[in-house]
Amino acid sequence: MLRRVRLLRQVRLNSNVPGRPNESGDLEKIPKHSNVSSSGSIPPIKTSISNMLAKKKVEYNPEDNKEGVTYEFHAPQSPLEVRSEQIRKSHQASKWRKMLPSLAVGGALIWGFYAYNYFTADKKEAIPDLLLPDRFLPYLVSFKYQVDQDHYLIELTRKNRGSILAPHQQLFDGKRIWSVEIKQPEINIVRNYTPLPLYVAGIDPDTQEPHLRLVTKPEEEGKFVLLVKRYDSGEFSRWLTSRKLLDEVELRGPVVEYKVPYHPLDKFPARPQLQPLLSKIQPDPEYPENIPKPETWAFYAAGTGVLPLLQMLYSPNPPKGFINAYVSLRKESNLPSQLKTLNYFAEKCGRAKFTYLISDNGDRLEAKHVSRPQLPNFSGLMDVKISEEVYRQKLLAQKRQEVKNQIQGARIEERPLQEEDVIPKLDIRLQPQNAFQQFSFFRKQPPQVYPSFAFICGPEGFISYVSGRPNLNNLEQKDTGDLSGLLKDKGWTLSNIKRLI
Ligand SMILES: Cc1cc2nc3c(=O)[nH]c(=O)nc-3n(C[C@H](O)[C@H](O)[C@H](O)COP(=O)(O)OP(=O)(O)OC[C@H]3O[C@@H](n4cnc5c(N)ncnc54)[C@H](O)[C@@H]3O)c2cc1C
Repeated sequence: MLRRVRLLRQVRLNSNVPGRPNESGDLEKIPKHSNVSSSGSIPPIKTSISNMLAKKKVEYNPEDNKEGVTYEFHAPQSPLEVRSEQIRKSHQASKWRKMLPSLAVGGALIWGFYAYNYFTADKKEAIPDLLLPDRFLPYLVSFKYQVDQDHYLIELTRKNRGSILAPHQQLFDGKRIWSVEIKQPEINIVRNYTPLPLYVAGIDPDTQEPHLRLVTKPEEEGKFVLLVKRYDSGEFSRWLTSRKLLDEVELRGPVVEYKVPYHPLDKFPARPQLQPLLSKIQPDPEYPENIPKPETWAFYAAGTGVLPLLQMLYSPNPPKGFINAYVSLRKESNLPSQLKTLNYFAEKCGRAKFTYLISDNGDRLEAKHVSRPQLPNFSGLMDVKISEEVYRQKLLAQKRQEVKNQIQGARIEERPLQEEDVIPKLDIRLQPQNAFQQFSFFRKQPPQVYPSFAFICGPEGFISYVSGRPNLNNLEQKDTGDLSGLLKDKGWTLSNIKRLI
């Protein structure tokens, strides 16, 4: 129908039939200056122009498509949709570019935080070492206990120990005697103190006395205990003993005072460390008989001078030999009872013998306490050879005795039954469960040998009385002071003593 009307109009336009201008709305839009002839007839309009004129000049909007016209292809988008699509695409494309400012701000903040920490943090706290010989490191007073009138137990803990602890660091080793230097920052002086491999595991609620435990595991390192004597006229000891809980002190070390010389037994398993319970101390390993025996030492100490000996005895890898210790104290109370208990354990395992000489009771170290020296069991390779030869001779003698017994066997069988024949023999597989059993039932007696080396440690007056005045006034810091006193009288020489000052 619509097509027919259009065709008709087209026919009329193409023929020169004058049409009525008001009949069609389109024709009304012909401009006034159009070429209208004076006769009033309208000149014919080209088809293309009339088509253009006939076209509705309204923008197409799919929303207006109420008739539900469908398209073979997607319907064209509305301008609004086109714009929002453009915006969406531009958003997608610049996602990372959009995040860039936030990332830059975040990065700058993190950098700022680390830079601030780096420049403001105490560099010493970042050092992962427990001790350094050439640099003071911070420690905290983690416990303080007054033992008697002028003695204090002070536990020191490496600052930030939890975060810096390196498990491979082992400060304590019975093969050396060492001390730490503590700094008094106000007057800039240092003093040496002898750390003990102990830490405070708890506190008695009634007496406030600490329960001391031995440092036996790597994770317990970074803590140790000092026993400090306070001198009324001593600037440093007064300062140190007046430190409060969590006060910071600066330490340097370890300062090695003495290193135990090599012994062939060093190649064999270490002697087990002491334990807080006697029954827990492991028995000594069995050392081969053809190796020179470990050394026996004498230790003459006064006051806190006993601490180097205790450090060695309580450490892992304690000396394998036997130590005869003479400890001069002003009062019984000068040495905390828990240290005496550990010393008792060492005695019960056959590692040491302690003789306490209390001056308030009238005791004093005398010539009768000092034995004469003997040659060391090991002083060089020749000793190993001699020891092997001695062992060979011993085995030979045992064999000879066995053969002799076999020859005389008949006569032995005839003898009446003895008591030891009736008592059943111990199962040879029966091994001691701890060092105490090993020493009490298998060895019984400490070695009845003279010491081959002597240590002297204490105040100057004491050292002079026992062994003469030390002299370290030389480049090598070698003690060249003449030997005198009790040791000289018993035949000791400078080569087999060590004065710890
Ligand atoms: C290697 C080493 C390890 C040491 N370990 C310890 C330790 O573990 N515990 C400890 O308390 N001390 C220890 N000392 C001693 C310590 O270093 C100080 O010398 C002591 O604390 C006194 O220092 P001060 O500044 O308080 O006294 P100072 O001002 O040096 O002396 C004050 C007065 O005390 C007297 N005096 C100083 N030292 C002694 C002494 N040892 N015996 C007797 N009288 C003395 C002096 O003659 C003086 O009259 C050790 C010393 C050395 C060298």
